[in-house]
Amino acid sequence: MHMQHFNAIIIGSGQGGNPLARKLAKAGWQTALVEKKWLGGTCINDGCTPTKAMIASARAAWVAANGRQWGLRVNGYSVDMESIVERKNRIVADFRAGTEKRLQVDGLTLFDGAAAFTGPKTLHVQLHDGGEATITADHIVIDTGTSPQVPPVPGLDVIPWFTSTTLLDLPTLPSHLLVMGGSYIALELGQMFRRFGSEVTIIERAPQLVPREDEDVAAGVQQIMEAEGIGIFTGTEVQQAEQTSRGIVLHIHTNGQQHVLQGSHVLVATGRTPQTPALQLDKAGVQTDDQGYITVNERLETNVPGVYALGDVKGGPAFTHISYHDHFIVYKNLLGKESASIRDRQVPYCMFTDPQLGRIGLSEKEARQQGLRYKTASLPMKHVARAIETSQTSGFMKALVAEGSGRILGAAVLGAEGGEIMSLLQMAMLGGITAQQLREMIFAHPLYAESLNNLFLSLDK
Ligand SMILES: Cc1cc2nc3c(=O)[nH]c(=O)nc-3n(C[C@H](O)[C@H](O)[C@H](O)COP(=O)(O)OP(=O)(O)OC[C@H]3O[C@@H](n4cnc5c(N)ncnc54)[C@H](O)[C@@H]3O)c2cc1C
Ligand SMILES: NC(=O)c1ccc[n+]([C@@H]2O[C@H](COP(=O)([O-])OP(=O)(O)OC[C@H]3O[C@@H](n4cnc5c(N)ncnc54)[C@H](O)[C@@H]3O)[C@@H](O)[C@H]2O)c1
Repeated sequence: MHMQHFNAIIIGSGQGGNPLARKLAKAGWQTALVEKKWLGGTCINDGCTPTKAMIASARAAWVAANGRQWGLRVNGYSVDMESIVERKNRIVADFRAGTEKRLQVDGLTLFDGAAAFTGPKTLHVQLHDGGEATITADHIVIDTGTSPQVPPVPGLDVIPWFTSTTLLDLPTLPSHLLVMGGSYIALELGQMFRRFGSEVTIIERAPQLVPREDEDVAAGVQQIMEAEGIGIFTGTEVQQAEQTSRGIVLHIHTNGQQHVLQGSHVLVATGRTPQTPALQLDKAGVQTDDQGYITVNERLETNVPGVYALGDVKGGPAFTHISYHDHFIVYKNLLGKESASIRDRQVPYCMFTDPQLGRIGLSEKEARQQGLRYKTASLPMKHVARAIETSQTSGFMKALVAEGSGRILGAAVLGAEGGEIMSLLQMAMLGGITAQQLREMIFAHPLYAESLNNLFLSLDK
């Protein structure tokens, strides 16, 4: 077998791997990028892009169904799943084609296949065309992401179930979708199918939805979901799954009691697992934690010199923008001009339910754990002029403000454009703009942004 040597190999065409491969090649490095499935990785193919595209269709359906609150009578509408899926596929295909184009750079060789280590700096690639390749490099960057994790529930192996990947291609609407899990994927997709017209029941094992968030945030999310007719069980264990002549049955244990839920489809949204087993990391001596995530330091170096990991596969916050930011760190460290680290970087995120949940910095839970002295500014969305004018008054925003300095420590914005409002607070945090400054800052009226005046005025109460 022919052996090829590169300056760098990137395994996985993820959100960090792609820009890194392109930049290294442009900097004159002989670079290889190995992808086993689709260029563009999870975000473009079965993550952010397709879900956000379909959520937009669900929002349109919801507006049609609820037109009365804006004084409209909509004379019937129907949800055409085939067209919705087709629209989503078109958008994904465009994004993927864009990625393919950006990866056509001199010095960058694409390998269409799955990579596995055979030594510290050597990989075997099983190519999709049936061929094989052995490639070596001075530097190897692992960006292999995660895949859906399926919990060991008895009976789950005999019923058909869906993941966030397979559910997005359903040509028909489930009559009753049972969702295992109550975090980002469960809530975004659960609400989406509810708006398309399915019955939806969400079953979360933890005592609250979005278990990482503060209780008031989780309660707000739950209220919004229930108002749309979504059934929610928290603190609930699925004990057994069964296929019956009338559909799928889940036996659950909740509040000390046994219940039976019946539905037509099951979505497993109970978290994701790193795609490391197939990499044969032991052949390279690369260490992982007990869940299989690759262990890295704050420069994203593994324990093996010259081997790096970025994106979801290294554990921690699993978001596209984090993987993308990781590539700056590795690039700067590889080119040796600057020492870059992920220490103290901001980790914003946004859950794309409607309304959104935008989050940055500390939650109250975390601030208390750290023993910080802070005040909480809060404002219900029903007191925001723009929200009232547009009939989008559910949710609330809150920000944690350090006593003394007035610096913002964190924020949660559960409301229309919650992600955008959160980003304003994120900028304020980065720039050291204080609560005192924000309550007098001039924002154009009537933007959601102007509500930041009132948010921080609430500290005086
Ligand atoms: C349904 C869903 C919705 C999401 N929505 C959002 C959102 O709105 N906002 C957000 O920020 N994040 C969202 N995410 C998370 C986001 O998609 C991920 O954080 C992001 O894609 C991680 O990128 P990555 O670089 O870690 O790798 P990935 O994008 O996961 O790419 C890894 C690539 O490596 C390839 N690979 C794996 N093993 C091998 C191997 N042995 N050889 C060769 N190739 C291999 C895989 O095929 C894959 O293409 C969502 C995720 C899901 C599942
Ligand atoms: N808008 C976004 O940024 C966005 C959207 C979707 C996904 N994502 C990313 O994708 C990743 C995966 O999302 P996710 O929602 O699948 O995972 P998650 O890890 O965030 O949540 C999994 C949920 O399932 C629950 N759970 C675990 N086992 C269970 C069981 N047996 N029965 C019932 N509930 C169980 C957990 O308590 C948890 O609430 C996230 O880490 C997130 O970063 C991001």
